[in-house]
Amino acid sequence: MDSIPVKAAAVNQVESTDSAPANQQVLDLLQSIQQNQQRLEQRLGELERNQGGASQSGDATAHHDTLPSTAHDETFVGAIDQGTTSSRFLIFNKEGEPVASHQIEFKQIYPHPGWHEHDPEEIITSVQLCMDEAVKLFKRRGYSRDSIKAVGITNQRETTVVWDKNTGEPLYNAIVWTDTRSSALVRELKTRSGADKLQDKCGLPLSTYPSVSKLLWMLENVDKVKQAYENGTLAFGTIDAWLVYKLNGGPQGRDGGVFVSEPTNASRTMFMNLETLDYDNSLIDFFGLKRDNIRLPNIIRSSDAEAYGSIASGSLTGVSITGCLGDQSAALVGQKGFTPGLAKNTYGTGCFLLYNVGEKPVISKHGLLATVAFNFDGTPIYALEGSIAVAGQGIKFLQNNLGLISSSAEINDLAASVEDNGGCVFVTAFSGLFAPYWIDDVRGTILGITQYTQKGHVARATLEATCFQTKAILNAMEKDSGKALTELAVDGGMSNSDLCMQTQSDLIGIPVIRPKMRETTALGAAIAAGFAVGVWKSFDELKELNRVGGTTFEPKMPAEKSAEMFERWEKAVKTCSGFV
Ligand SMILES: Nc1ncnc2c1ncn2[C@@H]1O[C@H](COP(=O)(O)OP(=O)(O)O)[C@@H](O)[C@H]1O
Ligand SMILES: O=P(O)(O)OC[C@H](O)CO
Repeated sequence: MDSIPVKAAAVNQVESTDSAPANQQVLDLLQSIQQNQQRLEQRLGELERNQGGASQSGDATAHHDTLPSTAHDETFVGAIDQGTTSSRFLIFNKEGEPVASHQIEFKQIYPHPGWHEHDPEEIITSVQLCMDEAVKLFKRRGYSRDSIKAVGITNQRETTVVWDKNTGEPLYNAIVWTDTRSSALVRELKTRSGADKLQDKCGLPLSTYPSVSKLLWMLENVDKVKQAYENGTLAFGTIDAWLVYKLNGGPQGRDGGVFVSEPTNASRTMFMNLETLDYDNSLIDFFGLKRDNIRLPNIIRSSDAEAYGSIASGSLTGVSITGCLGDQSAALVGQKGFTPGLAKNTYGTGCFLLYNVGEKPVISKHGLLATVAFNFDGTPIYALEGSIAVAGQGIKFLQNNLGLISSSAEINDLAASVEDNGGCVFVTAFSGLFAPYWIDDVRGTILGITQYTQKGHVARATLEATCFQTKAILNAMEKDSGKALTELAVDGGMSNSDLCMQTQSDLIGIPVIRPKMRETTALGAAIAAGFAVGVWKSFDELKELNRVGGTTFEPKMPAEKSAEMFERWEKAVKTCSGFV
């Protein structure tokens, strides 16, 4: 794909030659290069359309530019997708096709076992670079930057950033949602009076996962943060709030800085009341925080033409940010899960199943979370959520820590090199186990290893771990909702593995449906932004987006066999619980 910029550079070089006899040769050469380039672009467009659009393979820093299938005078919406392992920017046309994009993986910081951080400044620079590079490609396709009507944001949730409200300077690295350093603190919080009532108000159980315990840890352990809290200069936000603030120019932004969040992100802090969609003083009091000492972003709608401000620098200067959704809610929107009973499962760094429950939150009795799906027009829609901490992260572990594969895409073939897991079960509990188990005293454990065990068995067990947890979540969801799902829509980097998706279908016994264009999270952000500026006006209009060309995986394994495998998994979970 990089051949196009290289060719363009070559054209420029040839054009600068000025000797007369060489001119005809130069023109011929130029013409032939241009013809080649057109052929290449056409082929590239075909290839990417066959693969289902931009960024299907996941891993590397890359740009993707698909030939547009539509006229050059239409409107477009940009989407920032700030995930756990990479940042991306995609530009969508009205048909929901990405016509240009750029993706950058950024640094994962693991200072101690169980700690996981991101550099907040690197998050911003990676996003800005993605926007600039994608816009360059967009323009090279002959489009005008002015046809990008708005930008939406979607982001990893819970990851916590603190900064000085006057200078905009981060006061510590962002603590990532997977981080477990606050586990002792969480154990203490669980003993406080009222701990058992928290979930009814905010939808989340006490664990290291939501933002609050990360903030409390910083207040106890980082002098700069303590100081800012005492001085009343401490700004706290999830990644959405940090991005909006910085993209608007930080403290130089409108009214001294645009400082907003929206319910799908704010609900992941444990400070937001699910019914009022506002901060709840009883929650803030429970955590022993003084409301006046901490600046929290205003919670606004997920789609809003004004309140998110506009981009202050770079190639999209002046373009309004008009929509924002946490990545899992964005994927539900991108999969068009607008009505109660629809669900999706996104296999990214972690894996998250969201099930639309309509206009009233459902507080789970079986280990699931209640969360906000979206709030576009003042009527919030809620979801039941099953969160799995480790999905693609397990694949990255095999690649980066064990060197069993050299890219994530290789896991599929390695796992397919063996017939089954050979007796191995990998409880990928790097951050404890999330839904529906919520066990924090367990860590990653491979059980059942013998002399027979090969790399392929470990690869297979890694994929199966996410599929087993999805099965456990579906069981819980059925108990909470009283309904069984009849099919499961999937997306995210790990859903690229056919073997993984087939295994998933086998284990849950229903069809698994993977769309052709798998950048559904970014599409959801574009939809939120597009609604605010009238690019799309109703859910009905979105029906046809990304509808054809997907893959359906039907269950093939006998039910007794899959039940037996799941039983072994549950036994493995019990066996390694209590280890820490
Ligand atoms: N072809 C593939 N097969 C299996 N897993 C993949 C593949 N490509 C990417 N992944 C996994 O998907 C994850 C990234 O997915 P993505 O949806 O981009 O997540 P995030 O938003 O968390 O960064 C990585 O952890 C990676 O290991
Ligand atoms: O990076 P992802 O796509 O696994 O998503 C992270 C989640 O938002 C964490 O809750």
